[in-house]
Parts: sequence; structure tokens; C-alpha cells
Amino acid sequence: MIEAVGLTKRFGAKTAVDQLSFQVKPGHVTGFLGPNGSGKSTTMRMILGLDRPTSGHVTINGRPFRELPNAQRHVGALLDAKAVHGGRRARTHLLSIAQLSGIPEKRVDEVLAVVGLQDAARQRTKGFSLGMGQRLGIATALLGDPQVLLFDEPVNGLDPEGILWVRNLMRRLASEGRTVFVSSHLMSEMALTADHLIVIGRGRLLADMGTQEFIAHNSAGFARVRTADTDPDGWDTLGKALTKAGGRVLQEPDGALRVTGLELPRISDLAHEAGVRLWELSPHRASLEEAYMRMTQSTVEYTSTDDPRAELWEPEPLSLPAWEEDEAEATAPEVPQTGFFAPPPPGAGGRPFLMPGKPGELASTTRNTTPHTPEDTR
Ligand SMILES: Nc1ncnc2c1ncn2[C@@H]1O[C@H](COP(=O)(O)OP(=O)(O)OP(=O)(O)O)[C@@H](O)[C@H]1O
Repeated sequence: MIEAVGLTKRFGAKTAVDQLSFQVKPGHVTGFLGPNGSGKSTTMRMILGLDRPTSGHVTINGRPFRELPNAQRHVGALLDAKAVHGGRRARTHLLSIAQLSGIPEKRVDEVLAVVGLQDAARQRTKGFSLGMGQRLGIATALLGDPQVLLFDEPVNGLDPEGILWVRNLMRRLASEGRTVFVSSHLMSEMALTADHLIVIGRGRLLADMGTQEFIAHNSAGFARVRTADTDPDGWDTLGKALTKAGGRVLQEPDGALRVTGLELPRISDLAHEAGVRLWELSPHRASLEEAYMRMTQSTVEYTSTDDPRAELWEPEPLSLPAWEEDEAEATAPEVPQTGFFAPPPPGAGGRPFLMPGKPGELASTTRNTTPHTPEDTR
């Protein structure tokens, strides 16, 4: 297990890591997420004893890295795949590390086979592609058969087959009871690989929770409901029935209704009771990428003027049906409230979510400041 307590690192006036406390537990792939410059690499370097914390501490299986006897046997890490002597052959590179750590030579050939570099074993690494370098870095991390593994952007430069291989490798290592801590900017990949997430922004902890829980907490799903075109009044009848039942109803540009706050079976029952035929009733769940973008948006340091995130907080494009307008006038603040509406499907515009007030406090979506409930994610 990796445990950080109040971990802080300052470089002059710059606080790269700010009072971080978290645990990375064995048996899980824990994703480490954060925008560029948020302090991920600095945190990993402190875990590995390469940077000294300004305050706080971090331990691996109860000990600081520098106090671990024969650390290579306990901890394997890939921080920078390019940190290899280019004139060395891949096998020689691994053999030199193995010999320094008392690891038998046959293990070198084992890890070369695991990462699929047997045929390149005698090539000099300066001729390696980005993907081959990543594979060699992963082989180096696995060399001591360690219980704790750290990977900083392990899928950088890998082709789709390589990405799938890394995903399966991480999951297998975790299923063997190892501690696997991996950073990546590829959200779709993280959603498939990590079962737990630690998210930081500007060096501070933003979230520490299961991947599915993170998505549920930081985005709201909704139901799309379309009434039969043959019944022109159907949407109005249904909208009123859903609103009366406590649902929040917005109208999509194509005439469908977007409903939050009601389960799909309940929407179906209400439509049936109102005598309205449905042509569509579908659940929409947010992606990890959307949840992550919403949570970290105000902690991003480097933003292009052409930032694709902009579409996540464009003015709400949906209209309020007539039966919602009275309620909106009574409850909506003069300045639109962040997190007030359910988010749109990815890429369709929407509003940002509330940011946590202090480190570790969850960003959550609220409607009229009511706490988020699991039902809201339907
Ligand atoms: N040796 C250093 N001296 C001064 N500042 C540093 C040093 N190392 C990191 N920083 C600063 O600390 C902050 C965090 O950097 P870090 O590399 O840890 O972020 P990161 O989350 O890994 O970013 P990325 O996703 O871009 O790799 C940045 O503002 C960076 O400029």
C-alpha cells in the first residue's frame, strides 16, 4: 500500500503538491488524474524518494522508499520511458539493473517476453520507437516482481493493440493482489482500466473514490423521452405529468424531453397512466471524460483560447417548457446557477458543476442546492 499524509512540495514560490493525503490500496488499479501541471509527477517522484517533501510524508508498505531494503524488489516504476542510455541494447539495460538488485538473469528474458520485446532485445534503445520505449520501461518496472507498481502515462505512444495490452496487464497485476498506481490523460482508457481514482488539481486532492462513483457524483445522467409524432399534444401531457411527479423536464431542440429526477420505469408508468405513447425512452450516462472535465475545469492552468472544454459550459441550449417556466421564475437566481440543470450528452453544451470549497470535498451537481441522489443519475 502507498500512503501519503499531508504531502506537500514547494519549488520556491510554487506549491506543486499541497497537503495531499490518500491511500493506494493493493488489489486495485488506482488511476491518478489531474490536468497538466497539477502535481502528479511530483507526487510520484516523492513516493519514489526522488523529490523530498517540503512537509508531510509518504510511505510504501509502511516505510519511506529510501528505507526499503532492495527497493527494486518491492517497487517498480515507469516515470520516463526515455530515461534510458541510447547506446545500450534493451537486454543489456535490463541486465545491468537486474545485477545491481541481485535479480537473476533469467528474469530479464522473462520480462522481455512479457512486454513482447524478445525480437528487439539486442537492438540499441536509441533506435526504439516511442511505443518500444514504453514497453522497455514497463519491463524495467516488472523486473523485481514487485508488489507495488507506479506507471506515469504508460500508454503514451502505444498503438491500440499496445493500449489493450497495458490495460490487461494492469488489471492482471492488480488481480494478483499488487498495488497499481497509474496516471493517464486518456480518460476513456482510465474508465476501462482503473477501478479507483485519485484526482488532483493545482496540487490539491479533489476526489478519492471508485471510478463509477466518481462519474455518478460529478455528472448527472438523464432520460430522453420522445412521444409519438402521431400524438401532437402527447409531449405536453407527459411533461406536465412528469413535472407533477417531481421530475425536472427540459425540451431538447429536436422536440424530445430530457428528464432528470425520475427513474425510467417511473417515467414509463406515468406515460402509460397519462395515455401517452412513447417512441423513445432511453437512459443517458455521462462519461468519465465529461465528469473529469467538469470537476477539474477551474483547476486547469494551461488553457488554449480554442479550448474544447468551452463547449461544456456554453449557455444552456435547451428551452424550458411552459409548465416549467413559473417554477423557474420562482427558483432561478438572477445569475444562472452553476450545476442547476442536468448536463447534456457529451459535446452538446451545458453548464459546469460546482467546485469543491476545500480540498477533498466533492464537486457535485445540485438542483436548488438539494444534495445529489442516486436517482438523479438516471
Ligand atoms: N523541479 C521543479 N522546479 C520548479 N517547478 C517544478 C519542478 N517540478 C515541477 N515543477 C512545477 O510543479 C508543478 C507540477 O508539476 P508536475 O510535473 O508534477 O505536474 P503533472 O501533473 O505531472 O503535469 P503533466 O500532466 O503535464 O505531466 C508545475 O507547475 C511544474 O512547473
